[in-house]
Amino acid sequence: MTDGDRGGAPPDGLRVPRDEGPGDPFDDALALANEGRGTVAADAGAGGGATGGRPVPGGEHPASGGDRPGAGGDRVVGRGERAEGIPSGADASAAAPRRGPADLPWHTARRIAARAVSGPPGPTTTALGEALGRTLAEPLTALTDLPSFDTSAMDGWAVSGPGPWRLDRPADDAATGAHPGILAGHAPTEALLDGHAVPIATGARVPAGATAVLRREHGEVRELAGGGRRLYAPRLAPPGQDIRPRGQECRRGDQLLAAGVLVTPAVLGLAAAAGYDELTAYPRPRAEVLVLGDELLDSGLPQDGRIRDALGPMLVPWLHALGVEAPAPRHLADDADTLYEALARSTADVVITTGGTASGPVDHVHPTLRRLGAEVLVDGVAVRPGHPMLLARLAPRRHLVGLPGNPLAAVSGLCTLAEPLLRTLAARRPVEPYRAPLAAAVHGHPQDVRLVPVVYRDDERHGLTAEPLRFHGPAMLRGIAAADALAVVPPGGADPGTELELLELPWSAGWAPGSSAAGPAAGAPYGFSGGAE
Ligand SMILES: Nc1nc2c(c(=O)[nH]1)N[C@H]1C(S)=C(S)[C@@H](COP(=O)(O)OP(=O)(O)OC[C@H]3O[C@@H](n4cnc5c(N)ncnc54)[C@H](O)[C@@H]3O)O[C@H]1N2
Ligand code: MOO
Repeated sequence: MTDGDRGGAPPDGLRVPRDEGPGDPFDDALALANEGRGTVAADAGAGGGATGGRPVPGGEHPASGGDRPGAGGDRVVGRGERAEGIPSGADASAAAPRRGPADLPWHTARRIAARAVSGPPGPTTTALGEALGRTLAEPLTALTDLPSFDTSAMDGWAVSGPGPWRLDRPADDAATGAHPGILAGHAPTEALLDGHAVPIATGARVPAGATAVLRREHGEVRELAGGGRRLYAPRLAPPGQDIRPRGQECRRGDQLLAAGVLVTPAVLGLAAAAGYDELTAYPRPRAEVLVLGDELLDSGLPQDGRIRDALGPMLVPWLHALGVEAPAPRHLADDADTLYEALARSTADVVITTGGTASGPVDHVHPTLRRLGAEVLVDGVAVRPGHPMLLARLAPRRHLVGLPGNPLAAVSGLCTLAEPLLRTLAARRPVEPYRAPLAAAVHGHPQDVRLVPVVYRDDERHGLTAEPLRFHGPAMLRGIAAADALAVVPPGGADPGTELELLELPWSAGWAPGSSAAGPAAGAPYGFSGGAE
């Protein structure tokens, strides 16, 4: 199935229940996405666009069956969009405010985002250091035995047979006058004779004939009257003691890690140890952040009704933490043509816009998507904050995630739509939902999921719990900045002790930082130097 296939409109007349059944296929989810509020572009244009196929302020939405042309593959547009030809902003007063019940269920929206692309682009082979944060496209197979030779695990003496031992001096030490013995990195030495010992360092090759390594602190060297030295041990040195035999960890050709594993710092270390100079992995997705809003300042204190841009400084490093390449954010004026140009020219896999998703006079995202002929996959999600978030396909493998301007609403959109899409693009496995009981009650929205910042607490009486934080309003970042995770609070709220799904934040979850290749300096927004909130 191609990406284009996946994005087509649902078969005509398909109706799916709102709750999530097991195995709910993508098409069903997409049908749900468009049920009752999507209409095709041509239809919207002909019908005036103001109300066709989208919810109206009173809460009802027009019946979806009658006004929808039947052919599958029609481009679906979301509610609140204007028909082609109507200037952006011209019908702002008639634009429908966002309403909860028509929004997609939160889990469904995440699934649509995850499946908006069929998979990652083809893998590439890069130098080891460039692979951090990428996903292995091939199994990591040992290119050598590990260890690749019998290795001393301790500083001391390699001994042969039961003691006491006559102490040898390795041939290559003779010239130096020092007696360090066999050091790590040395070429093989001559075989050790039965009843002999030779000094050896941790990591050095154990000579042929050695039966054990005796730790330095366990042996005593005595000078013999007739010259020479003898090594005594108060205890036995059983065969194999403190020798790491060749191939103990793996044999050449053993599979060390499966394809699909995230390249973490530890994976880089293992790959290097196993002989790799390069790794074949899926490329990092490339994102571009467009910050919309004439009211935004990129430095200094808020003044004259203008406020600091909180999203540019937050989103780019957040994307880096998700293993995504993203240059410094671009700040665009509230102008429809500017946004159109930026979207039309962008070559990023995912363009992330902030602001302009609602129905205000300068909210240009929806009209611009229509102008571009984009296919809207998600247009509003039943989640608070952030419900006006959207996902659109600009081209078969290029998408736009529209984040609402309120900063915590933007975080919600990032976690709900951008993260699953980027995860698929990066070939990262979905994370198993993590759950913990709530330490305190959380109020719920009547219909929508709420995402509430929480910190983990661990005490003897309650074990690990998630404690909800204050300052979780849509415009506030004070809670999320202190949080370990976002709790997924079901409609109606949750009592203390209720186990809730938790979305871990990329710096507290298993995401590897992905910024090294992108260059943190390049992504440093505006030379950002401190928090304004
Ligand atoms: N008539 C209605 N109005 C609004 C509705 C609605 O249902 N009906 N929904 C509200 C909700 S919920 C949200 S969220 C916002 C979404 O608005 P936009 O995505 O269009 O964003 P803006 O209007 O541009 O900005 C909203 C708010 O956020 C501030 N903002 C924007 N960008 C930034 C930034 N980079 N850093 C900090 N703050 C930012 C902006 O100044 C506004 O205060 O719509 C509601 N309206
Ligand atoms: O999405 Mo809005 O208020 O829920 O921030």
